Amino acid sequence: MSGVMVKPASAVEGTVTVPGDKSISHRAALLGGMAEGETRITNFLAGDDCLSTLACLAKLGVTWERRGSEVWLQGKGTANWREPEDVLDVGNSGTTARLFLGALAASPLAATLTGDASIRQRPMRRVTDPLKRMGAAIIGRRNGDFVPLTIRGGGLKGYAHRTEVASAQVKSALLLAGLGADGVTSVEEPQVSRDHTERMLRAFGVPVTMEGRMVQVRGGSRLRGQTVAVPADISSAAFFLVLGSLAGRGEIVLPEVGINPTRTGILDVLRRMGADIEVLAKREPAGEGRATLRVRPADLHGTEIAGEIIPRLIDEVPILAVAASLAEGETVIRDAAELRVKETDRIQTVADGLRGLGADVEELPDGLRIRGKKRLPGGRAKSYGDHRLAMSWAVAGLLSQEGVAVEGMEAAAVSFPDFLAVLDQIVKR
Ligand SMILES: O=C(O)C1=C[C@@H](OP(=O)(O)O)[C@@H](O)[C@H](O)C1
Ligand SMILES: C=C(OP(=O)(O)O)C(=O)O
Repeated sequence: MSGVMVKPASAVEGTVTVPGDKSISHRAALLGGMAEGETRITNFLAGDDCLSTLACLAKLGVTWERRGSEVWLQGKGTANWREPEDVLDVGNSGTTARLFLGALAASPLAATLTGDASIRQRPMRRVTDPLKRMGAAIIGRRNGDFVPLTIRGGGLKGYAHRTEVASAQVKSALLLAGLGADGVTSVEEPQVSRDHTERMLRAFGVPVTMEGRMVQVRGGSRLRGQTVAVPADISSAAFFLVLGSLAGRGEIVLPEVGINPTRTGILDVLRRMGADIEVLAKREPAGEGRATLRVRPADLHGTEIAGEIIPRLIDEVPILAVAASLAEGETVIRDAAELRVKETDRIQTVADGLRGLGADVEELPDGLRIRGKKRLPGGRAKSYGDHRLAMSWAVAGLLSQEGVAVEGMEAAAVSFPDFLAVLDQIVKR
């Protein structure tokens, strides 16, 4: 396999409109499909994962239309979902798998979910065990831990859940199930995870109580169709924040990026490492805040990343590891064992990939220890089908001495279909 050769950049310059937020796009489509009335979504992420969510809705009888990044859904309420005639294919998307399990738990239909080779190895008992406690019938391999999984919901009872991991997918699934349960359902997490579901449920007319690490809904609330304007994805912007910091020359401007505080750990850490990132034109329309980010070159130094901040930057660890490999001194990332159950085992794949490019990286049980260098020689790196790795290796190539041949670059389509074309517009060689 030859891969896509990403050659070193001498400067970067320009404005980059990164696509819509993946988490918010999934939720807008799913809540729109659960609601009564029309939902209109603007700046919907037309990446593979969110398209899987739309395809699953179609199999449940929800009608929708998409033109580019605009989506219209004609919701008739979950009570009118149709029993799917075929398996629901979630593709590569953990968010689709877990959120649909929650939504389906509240409905008396039988449905079977499956997905690609990666998703068939990702843990689902974190969702299926608590859903069973509420009364859902679920069967699948290893006691319901892996898809393919079959669920028949309905007749649920509210439950006070305490989760072992801070996971917005688990929290969201249990809240969506709670909407169709008898009584009150609450979820308490060890640390606060992204709160897009809570914010969007409120926008769709559902009362949600949020108190610290605890969220609560009452069964029986109906969702009313809404207009949702999706901000640009800070997880996609992250690649350009690191590139703009380390490319040495030029500045990158990223308009309308979502700055929900449960997602901005990347800004806190990069700034702590010495990055020059400005947050401009901040505005907070109902729901989700957004701002223009401007990044200029800076000398980065190592830092420690652990504890409460981890859920606020969990998907940015691969690109932060690239930044750390080029920062002065040592960076230690801990409390991030969750990375082992993402699209790939991101502790292992990031460590192996970076070492292959000449970086000094040590794998820890729950993170990474990285000793930075002035420059990485470059070489060859595999995505293993993981979008965040593919894009991290492309950025590493731009910042390397000899370039990086990225095997499996096409995985970027999961969250950022035009990634290479956008890079081409701002990179000077
Ligand atoms: O709820 C979401 O949209 C997501 C939550 C996170 O996963 P976990 O819930 O497993 O932490 C994150 O890694 C994923 O990319 C998207
Ligand atoms: C972990 C991710 O997504 P998901 O869990 O939805 O597959 C991700 O996008 O990095």
